[in-house]
Amino acid sequence: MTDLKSILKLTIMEKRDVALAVLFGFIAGIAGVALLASSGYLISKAALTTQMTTLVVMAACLKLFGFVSALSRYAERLYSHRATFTMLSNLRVSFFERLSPRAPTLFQRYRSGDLLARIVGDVESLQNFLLRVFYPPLVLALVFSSTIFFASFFSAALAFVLFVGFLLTVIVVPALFAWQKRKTASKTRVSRAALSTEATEFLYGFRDLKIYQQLEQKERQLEQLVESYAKDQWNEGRRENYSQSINAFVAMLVSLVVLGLGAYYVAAGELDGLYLAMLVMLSLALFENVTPMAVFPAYYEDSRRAASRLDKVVEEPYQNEGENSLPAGSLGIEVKNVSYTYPEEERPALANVSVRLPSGSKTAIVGPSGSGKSTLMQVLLRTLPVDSGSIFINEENINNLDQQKLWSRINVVLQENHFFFGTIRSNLAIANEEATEEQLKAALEKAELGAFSLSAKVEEKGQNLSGGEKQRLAIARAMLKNEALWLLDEPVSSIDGLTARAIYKRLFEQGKDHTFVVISHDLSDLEQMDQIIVMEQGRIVEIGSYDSLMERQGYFYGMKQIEKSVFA
Ligand SMILES: Nc1ncnc2c1ncn2[C@@H]1O[C@H](COP(=O)(O)OP(=O)(O)OP(=O)(O)O)[C@@H](O)[C@H]1O
Repeated sequence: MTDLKSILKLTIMEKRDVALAVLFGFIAGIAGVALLASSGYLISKAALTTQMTTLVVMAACLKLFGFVSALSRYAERLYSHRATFTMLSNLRVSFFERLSPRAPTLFQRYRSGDLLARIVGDVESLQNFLLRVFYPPLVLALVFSSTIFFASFFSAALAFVLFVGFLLTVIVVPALFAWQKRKTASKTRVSRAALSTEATEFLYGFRDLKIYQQLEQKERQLEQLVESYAKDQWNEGRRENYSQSINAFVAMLVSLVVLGLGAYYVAAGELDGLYLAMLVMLSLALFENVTPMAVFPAYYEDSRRAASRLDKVVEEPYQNEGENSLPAGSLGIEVKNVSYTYPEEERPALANVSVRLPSGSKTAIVGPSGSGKSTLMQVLLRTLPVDSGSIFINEENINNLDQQKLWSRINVVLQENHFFFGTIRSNLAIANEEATEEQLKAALEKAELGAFSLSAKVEEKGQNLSGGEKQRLAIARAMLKNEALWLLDEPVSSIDGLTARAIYKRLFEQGKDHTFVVISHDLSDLEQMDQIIVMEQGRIVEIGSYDSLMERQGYFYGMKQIEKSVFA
């Protein structure tokens, strides 16, 4: 039940609708029992009496019970479904709120298809929690206790039989199936997640699979997953039917016992024969209500697993969210003894890194691939938490900063930037919604994208743009934001040297007093930077101005010599 704690809390928040659903469920159930019981009584009475008034009153009662039962069932459905959909929407909101701060490290732990299966499939599964798990036992307990109380006025023994029937069909049989289901561990959810994960990967990698002629093999793998998912679903359906049949069988047995025992008491003169048909009909109608309990174990287990899979995604602690914001004006950074190792990796991506990036300075970070440059950028952005050490911006520890407020002060261009389906204009507007048409056009010009119209179409993920165009659009976006700190991770790696030089020139003109941190593989034009940080295997191996590093003839000098010999 602990797995269901959070979903229970969200359900109870809808207390008014839940209470009304229980109330109308009870009225519908009891009216149904009254309808059949009174019809049994009417049949017996009609056989024994010729008094028309009694029969007319009884027939009117029958009609009334029929109406009440139908209307209450409608109201029960209305309130229970309303509560369910409100609860589901609250669940989606609260899940997303807990998910979003964990987003930066989420994909290190989950594959996107698995996440999708959880966010969509598991949340959907929880719609059954209120409808099939939470309130049917409550309604049944109320209907059974009132009916048993009523039956006890006619025969204590028959009331006891009904009570035993209640224990068997509402508690014992469902509990047995719930226990068995838990033991056999439903594989359906796992195979659904596996199918979703592989299908997503298949779609992402479709082109590469085709080029490497691996499409058929992957398709076969997917077909196997589909088969196993279908088989698991079929097995689950079979178990559900089995549970339903057993419950209906037990219910029928109880009604037979009521009939047999009732007949015996009538013969023994301990029960008025007038009531026998009524009690048998009452029993039949009462046990008709237990049908939902047959599917209870399946839905209980389903809800428990779905809730625990959702909780697992958001249970990982994430870096404490601070509240402070950065002061207006220029920003300087100090990194002190920062280390970071990716989860499940042995080698640190950053090892004891310390560096000062004074406000208004222009810093380049260079080093071989995999040396930790992008990781340093990510810890500066706080999208990765540091394992040890601290980072200060204007003497404020970034852990004390509100993440949104921190990001609002940084212009970021990453190696991979996302572009939304829409137009150039809509993709630029996410950086500055208030930018005028002129400002948007000016940003495009400065990023050497002047030939593009603002209304030009952008396909999903910017598929219709070249690698260099995407980088220029990302730079234009950062230029529109125009904050005092720029973090640029290989912003011009796909752009030709001449255009790249022109873009840098405009960037540095625009951000004359701003702080720039630029990761670059290209070692040319670094003379214009105030300092160059050289990284290798997660460490800073050299730091200084272009001239001082060249004079020192160390690591950077060596890299320059190699570059010269390669391009000579
Ligand atoms: N998500 C990740 N999970 C595990 N290890 C990672 C992850 N991202 C990077 N690494 C590892 O961390 C190290 C540093 O990677 P990083 O991306 O910071 O290097 P880089 O210097 O930016 O490389 P490049 O110039 O190729 O972009 C590498 O050894 C890399 O394999």
